[in-house]
Amino acid sequence: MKYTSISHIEKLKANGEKFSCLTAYDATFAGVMSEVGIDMILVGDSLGNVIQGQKTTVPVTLEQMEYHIDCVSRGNQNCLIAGDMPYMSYSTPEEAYDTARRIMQAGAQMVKLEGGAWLLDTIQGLTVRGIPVCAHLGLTPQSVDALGGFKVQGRDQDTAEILLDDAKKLEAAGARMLVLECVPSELAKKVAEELVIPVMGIGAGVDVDGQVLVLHDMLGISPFQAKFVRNFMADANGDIKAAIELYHQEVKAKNFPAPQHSFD
Ligand SMILES: Nc1nc(=O)c2c([nH]1)NC[C@@H]1CN(c3ccc(C(=O)N[C@@H](CCC(=O)O)C(=O)O)cc3)CN21
Ligand SMILES: CC(C)C(=O)C(=O)O
Ligand SMILES: [Mg+2]
Repeated sequence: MKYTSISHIEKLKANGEKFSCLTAYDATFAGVMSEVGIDMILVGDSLGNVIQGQKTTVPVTLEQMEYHIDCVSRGNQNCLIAGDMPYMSYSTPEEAYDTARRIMQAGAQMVKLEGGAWLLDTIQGLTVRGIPVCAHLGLTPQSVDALGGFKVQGRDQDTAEILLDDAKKLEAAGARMLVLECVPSELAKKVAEELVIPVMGIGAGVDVDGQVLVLHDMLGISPFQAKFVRNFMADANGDIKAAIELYHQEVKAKNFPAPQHSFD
């Protein structure tokens, strides 16, 4: 039996091939993504925005994440499933272990958490317990109220240096993947070059190892409008499966994201 894990994505980076990821929250879309050959599905806490109609991801609970991961895992075939650890569910290493257990038992093969150097002990603890961890730097939406809004991160030299340094420390602590959200392309490129682990971008330019978008955004059916979103439905004659397939092809061909979807 073929079993998909993080090593699939690691091989793609080693071979210089880009990897594709989309968010999904239910079995039907997970099935479409499997048929199209999307490499990875993220069950994101962005479900707060696109499923629940919340303004932020802050209200999303672990019970809700478990429910959607369970749904996605039943529709999935060969995509790697990562599940977001929701707001304040990993405040201490012990809490993170319990949260990770629940996310993995719901059907994920990897957990994702937001933050920098403060998470080193947590990531190391999860790693030695056999949990593959995806870290997330740059715009970390669970911290929106501390960041003062949804803003591009790492624009000046000081914050760029801290981000690169955090990325290296997260890798050294055992993180197996890193998401960079809304960071200047040059900085993201540097991080992807200096890290061995795969780096996945959203609003981080083309020179990272893989891309992720929120499903409803790339289908052009959410009110969310940001520079890094491209409406693939518009380029696929309104056919959902064709839009997802086009996204996959455009990421593999390095045509998406283009400079107009990136920050500099
Ligand atoms: N539907 C949806 N898609 C997402 O990508 C997403 C969510 N929801 N919810 C959680 C976070 C919030 N995200 C956001 C929200 C706003 C911007 C935004 O407006 N950015 C400005 C940049 C401003 C600046 O230059 O600093 C932009 O113009 O794109 C970016 C990411 C990404 N995430
Ligand atoms: C946009 C991605 C990276 C995410 O964290 C989410 O969908 O929740
Ligand atoms: Mg998220």
